[in-house]
Order: sequence, then C-alpha cells, then structure tokens
Amino acid sequence: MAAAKIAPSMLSSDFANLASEAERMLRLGADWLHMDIMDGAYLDCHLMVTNPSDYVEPLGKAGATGFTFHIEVTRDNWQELIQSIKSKGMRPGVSLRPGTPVEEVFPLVEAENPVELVLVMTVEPGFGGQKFMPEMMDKVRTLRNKYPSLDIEVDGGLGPSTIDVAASAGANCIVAGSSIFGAADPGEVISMLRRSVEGSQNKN
Ligand SMILES: O=C(CO)[C@@H](O)[C@H](O)COP(=O)(O)O
Repeated sequence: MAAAKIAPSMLSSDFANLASEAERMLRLGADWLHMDIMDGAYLDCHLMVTNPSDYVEPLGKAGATGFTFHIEVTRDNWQELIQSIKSKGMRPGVSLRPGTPVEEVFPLVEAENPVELVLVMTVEPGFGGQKFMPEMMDKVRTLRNKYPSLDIEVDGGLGPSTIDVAASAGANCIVAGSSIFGAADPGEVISMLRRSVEGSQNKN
C-alpha cells in the first residue's frame, strides 16, 4: 500500500518568511514540502519550465528529494531525464495536465527505469486557489487499479471539502496550498487530509 503523504504547496506560503514557513509546516506534520518551479515560458508545466533537464543538476545540489516533470514537454526525452534525475539521487515523477490522457504516462510507469510517482493535476497549473476538477478522478482510479503500490499525487483545489473524493479514488499524496496556509489551524487540516487518505485505504 502506498503511504499517505501530505505536501503543503509553498506557493501559498509567505515568501518573505519561506524558511520559517517551511519549518512550521514540517512541525505541524507535513511529509513533503511541495515546490512549484516556473520560468514563465511554459506556464502549463508543473516543474513549469521548458527544459526540465536544465534543472536536474541545480535541484539535486539544492537537496530536492523529488523531481516531477511534465509529460507534455518530455515526450521525446523522458528516458534520459529519468536516468539523470535518479543519478542525482532524486525520485522521478511525471505530471499531466487536465487535458492530457492518462494513458500517456503508462509507458513511464512500466519502463525498465520507471517514474516512482504520477502527479494528476486537478486544476490547470499556474497558481493556487483554483477549483478542484472532480472529473480528473477517473485518471486517479485508472492508475490505482493498474498500479496498486504507485505513489499517486493530486494537486489543485485539495482541502477538507474535496479530499474524500480524491482519497477514495486512490490518491495517496496530497498537495494542498490555500486550504492549509489559509486555515486558522493548518496542523488540523494536515491531520484531516492524512486521516481521509488512511481511512480510504483501510476500507480497501
Ligand atoms: O501547482 C500548483 C498550481 O500550479 C499548486 O501546487 C497550487 O499551489 C495548489 O494550490 P491550491 O489549489 O491547493 O490552493
């Protein structure tokens, strides 16, 4: 079973106090800190850059543990990219925009040198505070049925009112920005997201 991972999106944090915001989230129980990286050229990319391979070395040096690129910009070079991400000691992941069919990521999960996480975007990438797209749950269900132990992440509009739908579809890694950073008690939201994922897993 893929373990629950709650990842506050630092895009919603106070950028003037990034270090203390990161420490606060970890203290409140976050598993990962979700960082969105964009160069302004390819705003639909989650590692929102035209050439994700340019960022492997610097992110590896900076101590990143996970590197998730978008399938839409790597259709021709994902094999080399996965290889180089792993060579820097990071976990490779692939993300897909709402309009991209889920089948496009199957080869990357089934490759000899596979990705270890699939990030299903539940909003168009770009900024926090957008509305969750429940229709993306078909992708999550398809992935969970096909790959029982895969890390499946969802990002965009996740919070107390949408988590049960995502968790019951099979998502185990939850990125949440405004619902955590905007809450009176962010620690309680982190715990609540985790309870929902673990509760859904225990039912199955
Ligand atoms: O990648 C993105 C947006 O592109 C996300 O990580 C958002 O930052 C999530 O924010 P909320 O929808 O949870 O407010």
